[in-house]
Amino acid sequence: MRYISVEEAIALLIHHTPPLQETEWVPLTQSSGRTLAMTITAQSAAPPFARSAMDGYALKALDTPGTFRIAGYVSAGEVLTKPLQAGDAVRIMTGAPLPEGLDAVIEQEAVEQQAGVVHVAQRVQPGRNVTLQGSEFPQGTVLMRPGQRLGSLQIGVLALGGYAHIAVYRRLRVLLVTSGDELIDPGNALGPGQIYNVNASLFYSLLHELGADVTVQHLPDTLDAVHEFFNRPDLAAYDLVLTTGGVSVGDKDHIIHFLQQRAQLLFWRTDMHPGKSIAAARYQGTTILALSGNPGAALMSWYNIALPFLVALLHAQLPIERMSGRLLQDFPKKTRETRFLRAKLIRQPDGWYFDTNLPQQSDRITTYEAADVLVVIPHGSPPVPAGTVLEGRKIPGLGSLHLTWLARENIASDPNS
Ligand SMILES: Nc1nc2c(c(=O)[nH]1)N[C@H]1C(S)=C(S)[C@@H](COP(=O)(O)OP(=O)(O)OC[C@H]3O[C@@H](n4cnc5c(N)ncnc54)[C@H](O)[C@@H]3O)O[C@H]1N2
Ligand code: MOO
Repeated sequence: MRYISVEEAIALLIHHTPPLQETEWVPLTQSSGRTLAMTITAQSAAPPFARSAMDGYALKALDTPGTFRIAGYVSAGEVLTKPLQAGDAVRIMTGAPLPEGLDAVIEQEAVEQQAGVVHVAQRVQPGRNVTLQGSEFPQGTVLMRPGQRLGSLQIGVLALGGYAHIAVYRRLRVLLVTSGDELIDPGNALGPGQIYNVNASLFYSLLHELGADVTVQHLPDTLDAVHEFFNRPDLAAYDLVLTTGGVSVGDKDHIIHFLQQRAQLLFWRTDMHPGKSIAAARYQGTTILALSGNPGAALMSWYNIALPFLVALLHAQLPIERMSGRLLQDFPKKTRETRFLRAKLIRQPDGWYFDTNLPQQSDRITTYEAADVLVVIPHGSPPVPAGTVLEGRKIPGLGSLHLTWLARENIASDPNS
């Protein structure tokens, strides 16, 4: 049986989950990590007037070389209104508006000044050391569109555009549920057979980076606990219930049994290894996404399915860069489901190579931190020899890649216009 593809899984999740509608106004400085919900047009040109880029003397380029009378003084924040005559120069500071009628600034190091005059020995080009009005952007320029993630650099651009408050989508509300009798919280001594609960911290942080409000709960591996959990009266208050564990074929995999029997199952298992153990369902007005307990498998499902899906709920798209490269080593196994290998990128004279010499097991997570790219081995492949050209995907947030998301192309509507 062929499991559904990663793309089909994302499409099903998006189809069954309403995207966020509510927006809120936040001060610009508190918008980091949020998602813009309005179109931003520049309220003024940047810069708003022609200004000096140097401390020196403003003059008319055509009059150079020559000796100029220093007829005035202007520093940043002032405007010189006094009329000037031919042969006048104005002492000007960096950032000050260029006085009317003048078209160049000569930096003070390049001239000689004495007793109210300045000697300019060289020919000065018009526009020298002048930053033109609107040279960064003219007034009214569309600077950003809904769906853009706001990081420090975007916040700087919005400040330049004149915005103090902006509309952002409300935070995603996510109920994160880990399951397993063997799990204890880090910070405690491990008892026999116990392991640390990695997924609670890992997925809390991943969701937090998406700007989500996250509530965390842990369930023991009992049927009663799973039923009691799904009987919570407040499930519809969450955009997503994200569970980990109990989604395979073991005797204690109660989560998947519950979803199969009581919920509207959207899919169970996908064409992705590791991470094939994943299910999704609609239940009591919310979407349940059940990831594997194995942290390495759950992370693969995160990058390939959960992250693109959640970003879509924010009216955004994940900028995944697809590239081609060659395998550095033989990959010795046959591949049933589409396989995603964590790899480092290596530049060689004949192009990019994928170094897959990292542990690839479903329980490993340290290798995600080390990886630059996920390499795709198509399903049904025989062993793949070194040198074979494959696709690599640079997924935002993987390894050292910067997490961001962007306005969707052809955005149809701005909720605030
Ligand atoms: N007979 C079969 N057995 C298994 C199959 C299969 O197809 N047939 N698939 C294997 C694959 S692949 C995976 S992945 C796992 C998926 O299992 P579950 O999603 O049901 O997860 P659990 O059984 O609850 O746990 C798996 C593994 O991960 C550890 N774990 C669980 N939660 C956490 C956590 N929060 N933090 C850290 N580690 C966690 C757990 O102790 C187990 O070692 O099934 C295979 N079996
Ligand atoms: O199903 Mo497991 O989730 O492939 O590693």
